[in-house]
Amino acid sequence: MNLHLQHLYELAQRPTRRIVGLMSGTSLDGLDVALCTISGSGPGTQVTLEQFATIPYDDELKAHIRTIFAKEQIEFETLCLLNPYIGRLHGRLVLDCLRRWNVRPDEVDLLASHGQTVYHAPKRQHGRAEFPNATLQIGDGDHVAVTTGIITLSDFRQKHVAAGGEGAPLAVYGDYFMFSKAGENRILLNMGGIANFTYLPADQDASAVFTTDTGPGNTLLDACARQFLNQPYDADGQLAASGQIDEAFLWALKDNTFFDAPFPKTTGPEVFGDGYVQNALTRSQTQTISPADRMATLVQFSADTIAQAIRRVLQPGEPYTVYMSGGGMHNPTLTRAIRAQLPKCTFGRTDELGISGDAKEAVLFAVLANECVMGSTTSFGSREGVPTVSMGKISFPG
Ligand SMILES: Nc1ncnc2c1ncn2[C@@H]1O[C@H](COP(=O)(O)OP(=O)(O)OP(=O)(O)O)[C@@H](O)[C@H]1O
Ligand SMILES: CC(=O)N[C@H]1[C@@H]2OC[C@@H](O2)[C@@H](O)[C@@H]1O[C@H](C)C(=O)O
Repeated sequence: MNLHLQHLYELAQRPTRRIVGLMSGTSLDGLDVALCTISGSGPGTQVTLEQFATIPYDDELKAHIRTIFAKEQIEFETLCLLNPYIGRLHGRLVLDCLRRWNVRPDEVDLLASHGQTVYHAPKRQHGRAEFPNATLQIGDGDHVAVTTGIITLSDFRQKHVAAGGEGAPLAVYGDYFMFSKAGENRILLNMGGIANFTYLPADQDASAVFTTDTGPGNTLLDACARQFLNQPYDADGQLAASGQIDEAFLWALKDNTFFDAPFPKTTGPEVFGDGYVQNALTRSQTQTISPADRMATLVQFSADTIAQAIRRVLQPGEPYTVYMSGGGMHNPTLTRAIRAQLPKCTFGRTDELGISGDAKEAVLFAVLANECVMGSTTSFGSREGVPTVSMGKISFPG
């Protein structure tokens, strides 16, 4: 028997596994690396986050990825070259982290690698009847496995698409297993480049839980910060806090059918990118507003669309707690605007539930890898968008 197969077989019988989860999201800020110890599986999953680091991408790499990121037309060669390049880079960054944490690669059982999303095209968006939902992540798992010597699971989103989903959001699975609690209605709000929330009802009914994207989180704010501040983001929302909301611009930003579409749904910077903002500025004739007013309005746009989406699941008289995660939770102008619109909700961060809000998405992929190996069988019902499938492709290092 292939020794790696035997190792996987033995792993599935152990009470705990040590899994490194990797996530590089739509903000292109860097690679999140989460070293987790996971016991059990399915609703019995227990995760201890041993270590976490975000390794920032350098400007050159960001610029390279941006030449193909979320663009309809690209240089095909760049895509082809970046696929192994990112896989190897992620592998090397994992080795650097492990060295820093005094952990040998042979002390890690599995790597769970999300890769870099370069294009996301659900049917609602591409509108071409003959084509399915589609999404593409690069940074091939074989390169991660060979670079690190660790069995790697990767490309988690394709199985979701194959089973009828949009390839995202996958957070529903990890959130349900890690954070669902009997007797408490929980909303897990992640604010990365794109924002999403997971609905976890107090009765823990797996066939009712879902995660949905709500629209932009930080992506438009970061683009505005790059343009006017020459910074990767508007630190602590300071520029936004100094501006005024322009109602005409805000109205034009919100004028998109995505926001009324049923849950769960997904989107990306392919829709909510520079062109989207330019178009809204033109239609509202607000091209000359100040950078501060532009940023203030973009923050309000993210906050309004997040809060409006969450309001759709709130039942009158029921208490809800919103646990925030993702980089947007560090932007007080954004979080203030969201809280103001959900006055009946209690707010916290996933840190209170034992998982740092910065690490949550990387931990998610470690949990999905654990599920794949353990083969657990929780049914999420027969709804579109939350298929009951195991995800991840297995790459052996040799
Ligand atoms: N102190 C801060 N003030 C304002 N914004 C911040 C701060 N810290 C982080 N952010 C925001 O968080 C972003 C990074 O968020 P995160 O790492 O969650 O994104 P991501 O994982 O790429 O996104 P996605 O969930 O879409 O995949 C930054 O680009 C910035 O917009
Ligand atoms: C296609 C893709 O990479 N989508 C990401 C992105 O970042 C946030 C949001 O858009 C979410 O749908 C998803 O990631 C999280 C981890 C998810 O699948 O749950």
